[in-house]
Amino acid sequence: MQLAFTKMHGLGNDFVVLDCRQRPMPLSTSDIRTLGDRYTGIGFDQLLSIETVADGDDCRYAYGIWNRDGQAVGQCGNGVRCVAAWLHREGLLALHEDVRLRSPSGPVLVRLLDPLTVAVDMGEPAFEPAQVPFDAPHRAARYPLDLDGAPITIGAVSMGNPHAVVEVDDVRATALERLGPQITAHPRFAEGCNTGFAKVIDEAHIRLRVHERGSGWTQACGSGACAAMAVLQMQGRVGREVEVRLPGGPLQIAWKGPGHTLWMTGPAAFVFEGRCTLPE
Ligand SMILES: N[C@@H](CCC[C@H](N)C(=O)O)C(=O)O
Repeated sequence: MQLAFTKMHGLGNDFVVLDCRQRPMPLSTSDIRTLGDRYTGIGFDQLLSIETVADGDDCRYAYGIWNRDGQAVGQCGNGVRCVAAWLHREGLLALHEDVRLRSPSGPVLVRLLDPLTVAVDMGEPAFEPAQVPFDAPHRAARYPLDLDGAPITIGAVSMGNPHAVVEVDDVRATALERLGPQITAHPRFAEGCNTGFAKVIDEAHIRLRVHERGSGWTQACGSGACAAMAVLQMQGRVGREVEVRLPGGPLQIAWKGPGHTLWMTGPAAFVFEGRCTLPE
């Protein structure tokens, strides 16, 4: 099978983008794993498909998201900025136009500030444990989580995908290398989660590292940045406008609190156009 693709990234969170407007996404779970391998494939954190929507849909296009391990997921903050930049390059989305795109977890609104800078309305963070999903008797700002007998404190939220947020003193601490995968696969998160380790610098700045479900440690996680800001704001630790500093660079996140949607602004980048052949 011949496959044309665009390699893109958002702050180093990298993607293979497939134009699936004329045909359904052609790759199986095993194809995605093969292509996602950084040594023997193309290499990516997530695969993104750009798709048409049904007549009457109020979204202009739809996109699909798969982690490197082949699992289909609900949201990707860095990915949606790349989808918007790709649509603009194809002449399908104008600058400064508010356009809805259908993500697997529902519509998001995008606005290109310039060809490679995108503001996204990521919707309202969902804190009810059942929405995450996270096993807890009732909603709380902080939950104790048992890790092999050593309790830690987390926040839990859905941004269309599940997130745990842990406040730490040092996002580079070596202990996190072990904790990240353990929390991501913790049985209280029925679908796994993306685990963000956040250092509050001051009320307008956070440092963040994310261990992503299905992709491991990434240079940046857009939905993770939104999740960290939302959880820390609910805990009274940050204000309404926060710069989230990830290993790959900063994202601007704005949220007026419950009852409001959350906005993320950041860059998208094109890397190269490619073509590959997959064994039949
Ligand atoms: N890198 C993404 C998140 C991708 C999906 C995530 N790994 C999941 O399993 O939910 C982002 O920028 O948000």
